[in-house]
Amino acid sequence: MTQWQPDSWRKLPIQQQPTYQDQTHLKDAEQRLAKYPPLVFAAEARELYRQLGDVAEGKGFLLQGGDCAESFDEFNAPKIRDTFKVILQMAIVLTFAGRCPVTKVARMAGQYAKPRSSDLETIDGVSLPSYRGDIINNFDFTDASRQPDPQRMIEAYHRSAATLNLLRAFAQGGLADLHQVNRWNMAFVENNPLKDRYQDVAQRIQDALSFMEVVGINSANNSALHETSLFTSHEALLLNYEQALTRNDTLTGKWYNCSAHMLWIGERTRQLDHAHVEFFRGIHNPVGVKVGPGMQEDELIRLIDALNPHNEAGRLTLITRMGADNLADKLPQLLRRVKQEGRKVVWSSDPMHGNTVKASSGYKTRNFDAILREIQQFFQAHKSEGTHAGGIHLEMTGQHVTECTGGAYKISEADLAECYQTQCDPRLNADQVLELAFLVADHLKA
Ligand SMILES: O=C[C@H](O)[C@H](O)COP(=O)(O)O
Ligand SMILES: C=C(OP(=O)(O)O)C(=O)O
Repeated sequence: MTQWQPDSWRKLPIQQQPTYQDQTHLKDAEQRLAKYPPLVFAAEARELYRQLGDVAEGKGFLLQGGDCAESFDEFNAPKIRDTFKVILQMAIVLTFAGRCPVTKVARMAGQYAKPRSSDLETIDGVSLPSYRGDIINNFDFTDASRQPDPQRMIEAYHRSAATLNLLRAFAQGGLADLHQVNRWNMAFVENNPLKDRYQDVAQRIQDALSFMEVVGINSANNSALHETSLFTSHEALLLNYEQALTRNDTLTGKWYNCSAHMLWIGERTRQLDHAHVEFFRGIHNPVGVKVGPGMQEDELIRLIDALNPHNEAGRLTLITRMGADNLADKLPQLLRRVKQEGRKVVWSSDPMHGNTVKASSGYKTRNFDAILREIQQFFQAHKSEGTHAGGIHLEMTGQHVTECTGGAYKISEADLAECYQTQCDPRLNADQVLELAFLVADHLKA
């Protein structure tokens, strides 16, 4: 194996990258980014590593979620706030039910690059380069918009910085107060058609908080009740950007990708001898890798060893995205083998990417029941194999969009057009995602 450098990935084959026409402009953008301040501090990434180490050992749960693709146009405070709120609402339910700490990781402040099934998109006989996320090109279906533009990396950096700034302010500045968070949950339950099913948990959380108040533990004297920590993550797909944000930590002398606390490799770019695995093996952040239904046991062990050669708990999260119809058939053998080989990983379930279908109207969608079924099977497989179902990874938003069908409000295929806003894949809306949290809570309790 050659010596790792932040740019050693450049010598290897790479998938899912844009072709920039203007190489001078690209170099210039990379050089500018490399001089900008890091977005996160390496010590924060180490704290997440530590927390994920606990999750790998069965002493915690990982909740990871946010937009499929963040959007430059939809970049505003209410949107950031609403996603922040639902992540916290979910976390309080899961913490209470599972009686274990929940580590919260947002798909935010950098989730701007998308792998695509096809290089071209064709509409009415016209073919243009596919939209690959706002860090690369523009969603509008015109030739000019779809050309990759390196300046977008600079814009993504600034938007990520502003998003992160607001998330930190919310987390430390009072919006994370547990009393407030559960009041939001009570309101959600009150208005939900399945109220009776969820009321009990929300009421019991309320009672626990009231009891603490009576015995003198309150937001004024206990920071745990009114502050939280929320980490950031994204798919590190565009390596030109990721390399520019990779810095040598002065405290430890190790390399960290300071574009986010946690980064993951997608299902389409996890080839062992390709650029993404090479880049990831040298950074010291906690990292994830998507695991689809085609993953073979031996291949998985080799991938684990490439990404986590010292077998450290917390370094590697395997994010399975099998599809509800495949999971029971594919996952148990992987769990068994990884356990047999003594590899320390966090197992997390992405129930979104294996369950995408096209509605007759042409919209890409996912059905709530299929999503729930994949999560249920994920828990079941771990129970049977004696391993820890360590987390969930969701494409979701705090907005009231209509992109996934089903849920208590019974969104139908005909409803999709009402508020379909995603730039790429369909997300669970605020109600659906909370409903899912209450249902997952039942499994955690068990
Ligand atoms: O989010 C994941 C991928 O980018 C997405 O599923 C690809 O979608 P496509 O099949 O429409 O390209
Ligand atoms: C592209 C994604 O997923 P996958 O790599 O699993 O398809 C994603 O999570 O945005």
